[in-house]
Amino acid sequence: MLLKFTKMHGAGNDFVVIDLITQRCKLRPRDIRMLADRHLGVGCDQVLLVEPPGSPDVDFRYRIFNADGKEVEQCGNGARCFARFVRDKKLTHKRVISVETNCGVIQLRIRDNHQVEVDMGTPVFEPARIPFKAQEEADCYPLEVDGQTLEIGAVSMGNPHAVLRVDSVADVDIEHLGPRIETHEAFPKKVNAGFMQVVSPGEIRLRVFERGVGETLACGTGACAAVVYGLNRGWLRDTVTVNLPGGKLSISWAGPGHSVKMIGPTALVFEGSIKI
Ligand SMILES: N[C@H](CCC[C@H](N)C(=O)O)C(=O)O
Repeated sequence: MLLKFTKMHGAGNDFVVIDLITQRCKLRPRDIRMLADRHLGVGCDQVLLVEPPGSPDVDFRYRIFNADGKEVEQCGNGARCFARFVRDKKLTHKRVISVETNCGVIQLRIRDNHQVEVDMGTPVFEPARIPFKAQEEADCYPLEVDGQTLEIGAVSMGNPHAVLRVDSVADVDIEHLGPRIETHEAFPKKVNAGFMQVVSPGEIRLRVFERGVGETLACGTGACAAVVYGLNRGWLRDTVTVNLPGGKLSISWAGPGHSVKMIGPTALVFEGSIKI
C-alpha cells in the first residue's frame, strides 16, 4: 500500500509520523527499519504512530519505535511533534491533549510559536524499575566500562537513562563510550547514555547516545533525566536550559513526587507517501 507520512523534528531529533487513524496499516519491525533508513527509506531517529485512544478518557494513543525497529516506552521530542501533528491535521482542536503511551498517560500543551509543553510524568529512581542492576537506590553509581570506573546517575523517564557529568561535552568520545554504556550488562533493557556539562545551576550542555539509534541531535527524555540527576546532586536549580547539538529545551522539576515539565520546539519538514 501507499502510506502517507509526515517528516518532523524536535530540536533536530527527527521523526517519521504516521496517522493510523485515517489510514490502516500493520507495520512490522522491518518496515520501521526501512522507514528510518537514511539511504533506503525516509530516514529518522524514531517512527511515531498516531492511533485511536484505548480508553475514552484520553485523546490518542502514541507509539514510538526506534530506528532499530524496536518499540519503546517514551519519546519527549516526539511527544511535542505528536501534538503539533494532530493539531495541524485537525485530528483535534484541543490545546491540551492527553495521550496514552507505553509508560502511562502524558499531557501535551500547545504554546505559541510552534512550542509545546509536555508533562513528562515523575522520574523513577528505584533500580528495579529503571531497570538497572544495583544493590540499593543511590544518587549515583560506579559503572565499570573498559577498565575505567565511571560515575553515573540512573533514572527512568518511562525509558531508561544513564547520565554522566563531564567537563566538556565537546571532548567526550561518545562513539566509544556511548555503545558500551548503551549495551552494558547492568541495564537489562539497554539504556540511553547522556553526557552532561554543567555551565551554571540554570544551564547545561548535553549530548545523548540513544538506545536503538546512536547519537541524536537532541533527546527529550534524556534532557529530563540529566536535569533531575543534576538537581539530586545539588548542581542544578529547578528550571534549567538544556543546550543540545540540535537546539534548546527548557526543563523544570520541583523535586520528588513532582512531574518533570519540558518546553521545546517542533518543526514540520515535508509530507510524503511511501510504498509499504
Ligand atoms: N531512544 C529512546 C527513545 C526516544 C527518546 C528520545 N528521542 C526523546 O526525545 O526522548 C529509548 O530507546 O528509550
